[in-house]
Amino acid sequence: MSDLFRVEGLTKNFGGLAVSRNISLSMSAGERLALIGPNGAGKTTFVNLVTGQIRPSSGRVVLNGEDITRLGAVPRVRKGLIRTFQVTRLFSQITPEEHVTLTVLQREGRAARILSRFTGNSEVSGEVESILSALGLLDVARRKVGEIAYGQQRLLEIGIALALRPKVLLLDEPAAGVPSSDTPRIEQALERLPPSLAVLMIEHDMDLVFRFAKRVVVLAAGEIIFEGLPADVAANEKVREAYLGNYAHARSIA
Ligand SMILES: Nc1ncnc2c1ncn2[C@@H]1O[C@H](COP(=O)(O)OP(=O)(O)OP(=O)(O)O)[C@@H](O)[C@H]1O
Repeated sequence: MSDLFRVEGLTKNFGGLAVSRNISLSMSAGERLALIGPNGAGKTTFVNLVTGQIRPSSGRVVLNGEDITRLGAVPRVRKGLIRTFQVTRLFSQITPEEHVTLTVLQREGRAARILSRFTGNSEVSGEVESILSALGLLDVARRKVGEIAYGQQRLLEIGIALALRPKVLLLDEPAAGVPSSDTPRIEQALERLPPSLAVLMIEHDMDLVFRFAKRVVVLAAGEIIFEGLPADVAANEKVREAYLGNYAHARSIA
Protein backbone atom coordinates (compact mmCIF):
# COMPACT_ATOMS: atom_id res chain seq x y z
CA MET A 1 0.00 0.00 0.00
CA SER A 2 1.40 3.41 -0.92
CA ASP A 3 -0.92 5.31 1.45
CA LEU A 4 0.95 7.42 3.96
CA PHE A 5 -2.06 7.60 6.19
CA ARG A 6 -5.47 6.00 6.37
CA VAL A 7 -8.44 5.45 8.63
CA GLU A 8 -10.66 2.42 8.35
CA GLY A 9 -14.24 2.23 9.57
CA LEU A 10 -13.72 4.94 12.18
CA THR A 11 -16.80 5.18 14.39
CA LYS A 12 -17.48 7.25 17.49
CA ASN A 13 -20.62 7.24 19.59
CA PHE A 14 -21.27 9.74 22.36
CA GLY A 15 -23.97 7.93 24.33
CA GLY A 16 -26.71 7.33 21.78
CA LEU A 17 -25.33 9.89 19.34
CA ALA A 18 -23.27 8.53 16.43
CA VAL A 19 -20.90 11.40 15.66
CA SER A 20 -18.54 9.48 13.33
CA ARG A 21 -20.00 6.67 11.29
CA ASN A 22 -17.76 4.15 9.62
CA ILE A 23 -15.36 6.70 8.11
CA SER A 24 -12.71 5.30 5.76
CA LEU A 25 -10.25 7.64 4.11
CA SER A 26 -6.67 7.52 2.90
CA MET A 27 -4.04 10.10 2.03
CA SER A 28 -0.77 9.86 0.17
CA ALA A 29 2.35 12.01 0.67
CA GLY A 30 1.96 15.49 -0.80
CA GLU A 31 -1.82 15.31 -0.93
CA ARG A 32 -3.96 18.43 -0.41
CA LEU A 33 -7.36 17.40 0.91
CA ALA A 34 -10.22 19.54 2.24
CA LEU A 35 -12.75 18.13 4.70
CA ILE A 36 -15.96 20.14 4.61
CA GLY A 37 -19.50 19.74 5.90
CA PRO A 38 -22.26 21.65 7.67
CA ASN A 39 -21.90 22.71 11.31
CA GLY A 40 -22.05 19.71 13.61
CA ALA A 41 -21.17 17.26 10.81
CA GLY A 42 -18.40 15.75 12.93
CA LYS A 43 -15.30 17.31 11.33
CA THR A 44 -13.55 18.31 14.55
CA THR A 45 -14.47 14.98 16.13
CA PHE A 46 -12.85 13.26 13.14
CA VAL A 47 -9.62 15.23 13.67
CA ASN A 48 -9.73 14.44 17.41
CA LEU A 49 -10.06 10.74 16.60
CA VAL A 50 -7.17 10.86 14.15
CA THR A 51 -4.83 12.72 16.50
CA GLY A 52 -5.70 10.62 19.54
CA GLN A 53 -7.45 13.33 21.59
CA ILE A 54 -10.42 10.96 21.77
CA ARG A 55 -10.69 7.20 21.29
CA PRO A 56 -12.88 5.64 18.60
CA SER A 57 -15.72 3.26 19.47
CA SER A 58 -14.40 1.13 16.60
CA GLY A 59 -12.15 1.38 13.56
CA ARG A 60 -8.42 1.88 12.93
CA VAL A 61 -5.94 4.69 12.32
CA VAL A 62 -2.88 3.67 10.29
CA LEU A 63 0.25 5.77 9.68
CA ASN A 64 3.01 4.49 7.40
CA GLY A 65 1.53 1.00 7.60
CA GLU A 66 1.57 1.02 11.42
CA ASP A 67 -1.68 0.68 13.36
CA ILE A 68 -1.58 3.63 15.79
CA THR A 69 -5.18 3.38 17.02
CA ARG A 70 -4.10 2.58 20.56
CA LEU A 71 -1.42 5.27 20.78
CA GLY A 72 -2.07 8.49 22.71
CA ALA A 73 -1.82 11.98 21.24
CA VAL A 74 1.84 12.61 22.18
CA PRO A 75 3.35 9.51 20.55
CA ARG A 76 1.28 10.27 17.44
CA VAL A 77 2.87 13.74 17.31
CA ARG A 78 6.31 12.11 17.53
CA LYS A 79 5.39 9.94 14.57
CA GLY A 80 4.49 13.01 12.51
CA LEU A 81 0.72 13.34 12.89
CA ILE A 82 0.28 17.02 13.78
CA ARG A 83 -2.75 19.29 14.07
CA THR A 84 -3.58 22.93 14.55
CA PHE A 85 -6.64 24.16 16.43
CA GLN A 86 -9.64 26.31 15.43
CA VAL A 87 -8.79 28.77 18.20
CA THR A 88 -5.20 29.91 18.70
CA ARG A 89 -3.28 28.52 21.68
CA LEU A 90 -0.31 30.87 21.85
CA PHE A 91 1.51 32.70 24.64
CA SER A 92 0.91 36.43 24.21
CA GLN A 93 4.04 37.51 26.09
CA ILE A 94 6.64 35.74 23.97
CA THR A 95 7.60 36.22 20.32
CA PRO A 96 6.99 34.05 17.23
CA GLU A 97 10.74 33.34 17.13
CA GLU A 98 10.62 32.06 20.69
CA HIS A 99 7.49 29.96 20.00
CA VAL A 100 9.05 28.13 17.09
CA THR A 101 12.46 27.86 18.79
CA LEU A 102 10.81 26.25 21.80
CA THR A 103 8.96 23.81 19.59
CA VAL A 104 12.14 22.76 17.77
CA LEU A 105 13.88 22.29 21.13
CA GLN A 106 10.92 20.37 22.50
CA ARG A 107 11.05 18.05 19.49
CA GLU A 108 14.78 17.54 20.04
CA GLY A 109 14.28 16.90 23.78
CA ARG A 110 16.27 20.06 24.60
CA ALA A 111 13.44 22.36 25.75
CA ALA A 112 14.35 22.01 29.42
CA ARG A 113 17.53 24.04 28.84
CA ILE A 114 17.34 27.79 28.95
CA LEU A 115 15.75 29.20 25.81
CA SER A 116 18.19 32.10 25.53
CA ARG A 117 21.10 29.69 25.14
CA PHE A 118 19.59 28.56 21.86
CA THR A 119 18.26 31.71 20.20
CA GLY A 120 21.83 32.30 18.94
CA ASN A 121 22.44 28.63 18.05
CA SER A 122 22.91 28.64 14.29
CA GLU A 123 21.48 25.17 13.66
CA VAL A 124 18.26 25.91 15.55
CA SER A 125 17.92 29.54 14.47
CA GLY A 126 18.44 28.61 10.80
CA GLU A 127 15.51 26.23 10.97
CA VAL A 128 13.39 28.75 12.91
CA GLU A 129 14.17 31.46 10.36
CA SER A 130 13.28 29.29 7.38
CA ILE A 131 9.93 28.34 8.95
CA LEU A 132 9.04 31.94 9.83
CA SER A 133 10.21 33.16 6.44
CA ALA A 134 8.05 30.64 4.53
CA LEU A 135 5.06 31.89 6.50
CA GLY A 136 5.85 35.58 5.94
CA LEU A 137 6.46 36.12 9.67
CA LEU A 138 10.09 37.24 9.68
CA ASP A 139 9.27 40.91 10.16
CA VAL A 140 7.29 40.15 13.33
CA ALA A 141 9.59 37.37 14.55
CA ARG A 142 10.66 39.36 17.61
CA ARG A 143 7.40 41.07 18.47
CA LYS A 144 5.25 39.83 21.34
CA VAL A 145 2.51 37.55 20.01
CA GLY A 146 -0.14 39.66 21.75
CA GLU A 147 0.89 42.59 19.53
CA ILE A 148 0.74 40.88 16.12
CA ALA A 149 -2.34 40.52 13.88
CA TYR A 150 -4.68 37.57 14.42
CA GLY A 151 -3.95 36.29 10.90
CA GLN A 152 -0.25 36.24 11.81
CA GLN A 153 -1.06 34.35 15.01
CA ARG A 154 -2.91 31.74 12.94
CA LEU A 155 0.15 31.45 10.66
CA LEU A 156 2.37 31.05 13.69
CA GLU A 157 0.30 28.04 14.75
CA ILE A 158 1.10 26.48 11.40
CA GLY A 159 4.77 27.38 12.03
CA ILE A 160 4.71 25.57 15.34
CA ALA A 161 3.16 22.55 13.65
CA LEU A 162 5.90 22.65 10.96
CA ALA A 163 8.60 22.80 13.63
CA LEU A 164 7.40 19.38 14.77
CA ARG A 165 8.28 18.04 11.28
CA PRO A 166 4.88 16.65 10.38
CA LYS A 167 4.27 13.96 7.81
CA VAL A 168 0.51 14.51 8.02
CA LEU A 169 -0.77 17.98 8.94
CA LEU A 170 -4.38 18.54 9.99
CA LEU A 171 -5.44 22.18 9.83
CA ASP A 172 -8.64 22.99 11.69
CA GLU A 173 -10.08 26.09 9.99
CA PRO A 174 -6.80 27.96 9.40
CA ALA A 175 -8.67 31.07 8.18
CA ALA A 176 -11.34 31.15 10.92
CA GLY A 177 -11.59 34.57 12.55
CA VAL A 178 -9.10 36.10 10.12
CA PRO A 179 -10.30 39.29 8.38
CA SER A 180 -10.84 38.70 4.65
CA SER A 181 -8.11 41.24 3.86
CA ASP A 182 -5.62 38.84 5.50
CA THR A 183 -6.84 35.57 3.94
CA PRO A 184 -4.46 35.92 0.95
CA ARG A 185 -1.54 35.71 3.42
CA ILE A 186 -2.92 32.43 4.78
CA GLU A 187 -3.42 31.15 1.24
CA GLN A 188 0.14 32.03 0.24
CA ALA A 189 1.52 30.30 3.31
CA LEU A 190 -0.53 27.19 2.54
CA GLU A 191 0.82 27.16 -1.01
CA ARG A 192 4.37 27.15 0.38
CA LEU A 193 3.89 24.15 2.68
CA PRO A 194 6.48 21.41 2.06
CA PRO A 195 5.42 19.51 -1.09
CA SER A 196 5.82 16.05 0.46
CA LEU A 197 3.56 16.86 3.40
CA ALA A 198 0.04 15.36 3.37
CA VAL A 199 -2.35 18.16 4.38
CA LEU A 200 -5.96 17.77 5.45
CA MET A 201 -7.74 21.08 5.93
CA ILE A 202 -11.10 21.70 7.55
CA GLU A 203 -12.40 25.01 6.26
CA HIS A 204 -15.70 26.83 5.79
CA ASP A 205 -14.28 29.43 3.39
CA MET A 206 -15.12 27.79 0.07
CA ASP A 207 -12.87 30.05 -2.00
CA LEU A 208 -9.93 28.89 0.08
CA VAL A 209 -11.06 25.26 -0.18
CA PHE A 210 -11.31 25.42 -3.96
CA ARG A 211 -7.93 27.07 -4.39
CA PHE A 212 -6.13 24.79 -1.94
CA ALA A 213 -7.61 21.32 -2.33
CA LYS A 214 -7.12 18.79 -5.10
CA ARG A 215 -9.67 16.49 -3.46
CA VAL A 216 -12.68 17.25 -1.29
CA VAL A 217 -14.41 15.00 1.25
CA VAL A 218 -17.84 16.04 2.54
CA LEU A 219 -19.02 14.88 5.94
CA ALA A 220 -22.67 15.12 7.00
CA ALA A 221 -24.16 13.67 10.19
CA GLY A 222 -20.87 11.85 10.82
CA GLU A 223 -20.75 10.12 7.44
CA ILE A 224 -18.77 10.67 4.24
CA ILE A 225 -21.36 11.60 1.61
CA PHE A 226 -18.99 12.77 -1.13
CA GLU A 227 -15.37 12.26 -2.08
CA GLY A 228 -14.01 13.70 -5.31
CA LEU A 229 -12.82 16.72 -7.23
CA PRO A 230 -13.56 20.24 -5.95
CA ALA A 231 -15.19 21.01 -9.32
CA ASP A 232 -17.80 18.28 -8.77
CA VAL A 233 -18.79 18.98 -5.17
CA ALA A 234 -21.29 21.82 -5.64
CA ALA A 235 -23.38 19.92 -8.19
CA ASN A 236 -23.66 16.79 -6.05
CA GLU A 237 -27.25 16.15 -4.98
CA LYS A 238 -26.42 14.65 -1.55
CA VAL A 239 -24.13 17.56 -0.73
CA ARG A 240 -26.75 20.12 -1.71
CA GLU A 241 -29.32 18.34 0.47
CA ALA A 242 -26.94 18.20 3.45
CA TYR A 243 -26.22 21.92 3.29
CA LEU A 244 -29.82 22.93 2.57
CA GLY A 245 -31.05 20.71 5.40
CA ASN A 246 -28.58 22.34 7.74
CA TYR A 247 -29.55 25.85 6.71
CA ALA A 248 -33.24 24.97 7.02
CA HIS A 249 -32.52 23.66 10.55
CA ALA A 250 -30.49 26.77 11.39
CA ARG A 251 -33.43 28.90 10.24
CA SER A 252 -35.96 26.89 12.23
CA ILE A 253 -34.10 27.52 15.50
CA ALA A 254 -33.20 31.14 14.71
N1 LIG B 1 -17.76 15.26 23.82
C1 LIG B 1 -18.95 15.24 23.21
N2 LIG B 1 -20.03 14.71 23.80
C2 LIG B 1 -21.23 14.68 23.18
N3 LIG B 1 -21.45 15.15 21.94
C3 LIG B 1 -20.40 15.70 21.29
C4 LIG B 1 -19.10 15.77 21.88
N4 LIG B 1 -18.26 16.36 20.99
C5 LIG B 1 -19.00 16.65 19.90
N5 LIG B 1 -20.29 16.26 20.08
C6 LIG B 1 -21.38 16.38 19.11
O1 LIG B 1 -20.92 15.78 17.92
C7 LIG B 1 -21.44 16.48 16.79
C8 LIG B 1 -20.30 16.85 15.86
O2 LIG B 1 -19.50 17.86 16.46
P1 LIG B 1 -18.16 18.40 15.78
O3 LIG B 1 -17.65 19.50 16.64
O4 LIG B 1 -17.25 17.27 15.49
O5 LIG B 1 -18.74 18.98 14.41
P2 LIG B 1 -18.05 19.93 13.36
O6 LIG B 1 -18.40 19.38 12.01
O7 LIG B 1 -16.61 20.10 13.66
O8 LIG B 1 -18.83 21.29 13.58
P3 LIG B 1 -18.37 22.82 13.38
O9 LIG B 1 -18.23 23.03 11.91
O10 LIG B 1 -19.52 23.57 13.97
O11 LIG B 1 -17.08 23.00 14.14
C9 LIG B 1 -22.21 17.67 17.33
O12 LIG B 1 -23.58 17.33 17.34
C10 LIG B 1 -21.67 17.82 18.73
O13 LIG B 1 -22.63 18.39 19.58
